Amino acid sequence: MIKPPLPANECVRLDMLRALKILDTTAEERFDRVTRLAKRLFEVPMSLVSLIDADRQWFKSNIGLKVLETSRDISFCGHAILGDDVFSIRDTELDERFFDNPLVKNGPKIRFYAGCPIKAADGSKVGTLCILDVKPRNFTDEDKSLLKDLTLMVEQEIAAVQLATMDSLTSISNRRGFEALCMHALRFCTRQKKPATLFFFDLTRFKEINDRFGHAEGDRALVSFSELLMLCFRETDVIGRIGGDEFAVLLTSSDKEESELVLARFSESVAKHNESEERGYNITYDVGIVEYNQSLDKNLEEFIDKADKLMYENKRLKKNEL
Ligand SMILES: Nc1nc2c(ncn2[C@@H]2O[C@H](COP(=O)(O)OP(=O)(O)OP(=O)(O)O)[C@@H](O)[C@H]2O)c(=O)[nH]1
Repeated sequence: MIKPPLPANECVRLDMLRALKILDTTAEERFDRVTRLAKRLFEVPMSLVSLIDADRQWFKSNIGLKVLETSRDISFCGHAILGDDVFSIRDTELDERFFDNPLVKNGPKIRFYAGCPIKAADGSKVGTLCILDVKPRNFTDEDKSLLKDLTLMVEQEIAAVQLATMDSLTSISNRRGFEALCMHALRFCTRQKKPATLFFFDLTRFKEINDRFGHAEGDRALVSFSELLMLCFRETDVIGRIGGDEFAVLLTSSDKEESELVLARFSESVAKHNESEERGYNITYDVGIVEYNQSLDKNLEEFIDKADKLMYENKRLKKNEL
């Protein structure tokens, strides 16, 4: 068996895949529709939307295969993302890269594979739409074109979600994306009986930055703030731009005490940023912190609103002190 080598742009590719925030999400009809279609059109028992993560391939849509993921080392799709065209193996038993692959030797005993790379907006190949069979088969040029067309449908679905849930200025989730990810994360915390804490940030006197230094500089401050959030919080925390100069972070598996330590670290990073940048103004913020209470916080909007109100109260107290 030959393990798939890493593509030259592996780091960028992984960043892009993670930015899509699609890994480990629930199955969705819009992707299952495409795999169902592929299965029917090609008359194969298995079809997948497979995403190639650092060490595994994870199936966003899975028709006919019993597992949710496999290691990347034994994946066919890891090979398929190396090229631009459809990658197909007529008979795996006759191919030196795959004849002794556990997916060939043991269940599901794959004999035929065809996978078309799925490209994200920047061209990174994040995974494949693939079809599999338990008997060898020929894959014609016409078949290739059809698989490419179906892959385009998957790419369009991925792009549509990104547009609808991503803030175009900062490239982090917008309110809609944030809420969708929060629901997912809170369900996980409830199931695992883990705490979760919400931070609601609002930049202080942000309007002044716009007024004194121009809108472009205001934009730059918003981007810097989002970058600082991304840097200080964990990859598993949910980060979003909720409105103009409002940001929110949901910390999963952290109670209020731990969260305050994270906030102290964040505050240091912002102070360092202000010192090093010397842009004629400082980025400052007010924040409201609320711990999730699964019996009280039934409604996500109200939970976010609670943190917003607390932030506003802190802002008011600070203003009164001045
Ligand atoms: N540059 C820029 N400004 C924006 C954007 N979206 C909203 N704003 C501005 O952000 C400002 C938000 O101001 P507020 O939060 O109301 O007030 P503030 O000046 O931050 O004052 P306090 O919140 O009371 O500390 C408004 O002037 C908006 O015009 C954006 O995408 N880019």
